[in-house]
Amino acid sequence: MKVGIVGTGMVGSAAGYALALRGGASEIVLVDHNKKLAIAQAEDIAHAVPFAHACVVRAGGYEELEGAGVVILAAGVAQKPGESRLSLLSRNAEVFSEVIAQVRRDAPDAILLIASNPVDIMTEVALRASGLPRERVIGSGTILDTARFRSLLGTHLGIAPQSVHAYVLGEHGDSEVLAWSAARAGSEPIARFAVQVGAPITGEIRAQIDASVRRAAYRIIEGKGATWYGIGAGLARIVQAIRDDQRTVLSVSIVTPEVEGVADVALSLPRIVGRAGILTTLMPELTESEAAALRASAELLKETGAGLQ
Ligand SMILES: NC(=O)C1=CN([C@@H]2O[C@H](COP(=O)(O)OP(=O)(O)OC[C@H]3O[C@@H](n4cnc5c(N)ncnc54)[C@H](O)[C@@H]3O)[C@@H](O)[C@H]2O)C=CC1
Ligand SMILES: CC(=O)C(=O)O
Repeated sequence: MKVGIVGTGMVGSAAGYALALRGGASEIVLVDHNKKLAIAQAEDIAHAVPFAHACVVRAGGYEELEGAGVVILAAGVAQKPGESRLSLLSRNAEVFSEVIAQVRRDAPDAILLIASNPVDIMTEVALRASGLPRERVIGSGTILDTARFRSLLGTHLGIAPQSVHAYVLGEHGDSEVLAWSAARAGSEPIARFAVQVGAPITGEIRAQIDASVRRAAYRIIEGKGATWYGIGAGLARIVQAIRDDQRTVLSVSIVTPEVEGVADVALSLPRIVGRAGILTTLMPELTESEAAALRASAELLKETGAGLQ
């Protein structure tokens, strides 16, 4: 499958690199208004291909996106240290007003995969601007936060993160909700598993993990200016689920008809991802306080999105 990437800075290039290493695409086209950057990124990523899977990697204009099955949108500005994702909204909405029209003109059949922040509201912006059905405009949402949650739980329990089944719901951002009550390790509820391996999840451990997931981006941006490896791998994972019609359950964002009483809001829930995009949305069983936190996250996103119209 041909995959387009618009915005070839840290996130776009990391997605291209991860896709090349995973064998997630037969052709990758990099588009950026900084053409010199796109050309350099394509050349660099192409040099990884002999160590991975056959794939053509090149830079091009929007017209080169023709025939793409997925176009990743990672264009726009990123957070500076201390800045929130939501503060990027008006600047990145302006970028999308230009980019989406060109992608739709040249790759009318592509699923749009949104990475630019604030990713949930940018997903809503992209849906409106594209006129596509909601299941074909997918935000990476909390795929990254879920990976962070699983990684920290895996470390605490002394098991591979692949054996942790836990999700972060709601906003990819400060109001996100770690669904502790639905978390499992293997097939065991997480708290019971933790006791069995001698690593109980105390209130203190839980608070530490929650803060560490929620503040990860701020911490990494403070240290190295941006985040890119985690999201690059996450984007490649979503593309592969689409390309191979894997029907994998991933926490991603689409505009959802109703969440905890909030109508038409883009946020993350576990969803089945396949060739047609989002096939089904799953609503985990939550405690009262988790449901209230999800409602608050949905309300925040709805209000912030409405402010843009
Ligand atoms: N969804 C997620 O989990 C994550 C999202 N992000 C977001 O991804 C976005 C990109 O971040 P970085 O790659 O670090 O930024 P970056 O500044 O390295 O790259 C952005 C690229 O977009 C390009 N661009 C800007 N306007 C454009 C336009 N009109 N047309 C084409 N290209 C355009 C720039 O030339 C630049 O190369 C940011 O909004 C950031 O917040 C970052 C990390 C994780
Ligand atoms: C920057 C960002 O959204 C993240 O790393 O979570």
